[in-house]
Amino acid sequence: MQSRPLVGVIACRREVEGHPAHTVTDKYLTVLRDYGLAPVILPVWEGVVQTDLLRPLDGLLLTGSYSNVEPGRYGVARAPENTHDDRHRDAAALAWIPAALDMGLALFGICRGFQEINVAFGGTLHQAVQMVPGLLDHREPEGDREQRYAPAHDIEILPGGRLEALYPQPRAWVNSLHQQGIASLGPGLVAEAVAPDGLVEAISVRDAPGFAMAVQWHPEWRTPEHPLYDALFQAFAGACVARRHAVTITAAADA
Ligand SMILES: N[C@@H](CCC(=O)NCCCC(=O)O)C(=O)O
Repeated sequence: MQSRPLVGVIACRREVEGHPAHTVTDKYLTVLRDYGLAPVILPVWEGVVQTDLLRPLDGLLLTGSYSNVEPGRYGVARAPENTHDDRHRDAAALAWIPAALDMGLALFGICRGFQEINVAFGGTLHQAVQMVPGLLDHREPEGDREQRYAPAHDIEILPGGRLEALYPQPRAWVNSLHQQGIASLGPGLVAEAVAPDGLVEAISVRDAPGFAMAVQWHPEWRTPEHPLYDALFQAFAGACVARRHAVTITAAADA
């Protein structure tokens, strides 16, 4: 019987009860379980980035986080609004993204993960979108979790792209919990959706043969209740299953 595909989930470095810890919030793990995948938390160390951790995996999920990619990673000075780094996560994410693509893993970026993929491809970020003339305030709203993760703005799904292929509708409503956003799109990435102010909200990797997408919103939140969120996780899970099957077939042939 084929085992559930393994999906690596990048950790964030936080202090827990006075000790450095590697953490992932439950919703990223629960959604993978609910879509038939087996989540594996990947530790992050700035000085010891282990790409061999990816070898057993079928997919890689880059989660959201309240920390930001350090601005030096994309060649700009720090903005005063940018106060929360995670250099361990930066080092791991920016090494794992090309490695995962080279290995043919399914790659899914969410919020900070979306921004990491853009930076990994040479793109840059707005550090405080709300301070950019003409752009909206995309920051997390006040309230309880239901209010903070509620749909906040619509997106235009760009025609002819991979997102439209997954979800053939011209628009959708998404939540919005981010201060940073794409300023310049990395070469090799394709814009898949934009917010009403033109901010890119979804991207794909142009030359990736499989699932390699990222979104600025949080589709892990109440996924089955939102057809667009569900379509993304159905496609990601399907890509992970396909890779697991291919690896199993290859192993049997080589035996
Ligand atoms: N720090 C970045 C990304 C914001 C982000 O990921 N927010 C969600 C954090 C909590 C969660 O994982 O749901 C930015 O501010 O743009």
